[in-house]
Amino acid sequence: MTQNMKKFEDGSALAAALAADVADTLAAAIAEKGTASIAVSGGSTPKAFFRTLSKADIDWEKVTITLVDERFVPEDSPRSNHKLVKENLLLGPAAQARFIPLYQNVKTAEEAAEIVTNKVSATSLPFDVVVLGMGTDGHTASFFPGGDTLGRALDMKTPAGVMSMHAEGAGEARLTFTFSSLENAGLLVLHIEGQEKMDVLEKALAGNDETEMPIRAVLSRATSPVNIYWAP
Ligand SMILES: O=C(O)[C@H](O)[C@@H](O)[C@H](O)[C@H](O)COP(=O)(O)O
Repeated sequence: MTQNMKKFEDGSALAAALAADVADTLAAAIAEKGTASIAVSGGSTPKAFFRTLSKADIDWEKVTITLVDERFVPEDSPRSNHKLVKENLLLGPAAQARFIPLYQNVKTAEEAAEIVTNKVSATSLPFDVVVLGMGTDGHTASFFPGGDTLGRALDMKTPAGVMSMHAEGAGEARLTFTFSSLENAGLLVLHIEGQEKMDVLEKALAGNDETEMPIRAVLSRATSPVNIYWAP
């Protein structure tokens, strides 16, 4: 319901501020309950943020890292979000964190979704931190316009966990946390860069059809305030 807009001069200023805010939230969660959890997005935008966060001086052994969503591809695929996180976030101090991949070496995304749901729900939910990205088609996580399970994925009554998603704009099959798994994060972030994405965000804020732009579900229905981090 609430959105806080944070604008930065450039991507590296944004990466530094976002990494500091995320590290503070994880440290506070560890101080309070002994562990912390974070779900991050893939795509090209988060690389600098990941690299900065990997150097944070927190007790990474107590942190569980997972992905908001993933392509149904093995870890060595150039399109794997796991590969991106491994190469940019699970470095230095952050290499001590526990990482839960969404991809599983099984035949279908549906089977993988079931396996991961059992692994994550008990230990990591609700997430202390969720960092979402947004595509220029208005998708976030793998909530794609036209996705075959979009209605269920966005339904608050659908339990927390991971679902499969097939959509024309998505390329391969996807695995995604459901809306109910993400909307109540301790720190809920939407990280976007560039004027084109600001225009997409403005369009999303101006309407309410979630099937056209699924990011609207987050902007209008998330229980937690949505902290929008933007740089040109
Ligand atoms: O690709 C992914 O892993 C995520 O599904 C997706 O939601 C991503 O965050 C946006 O597509 C933005 O991607 P860019 O950062 O590459 O623009």
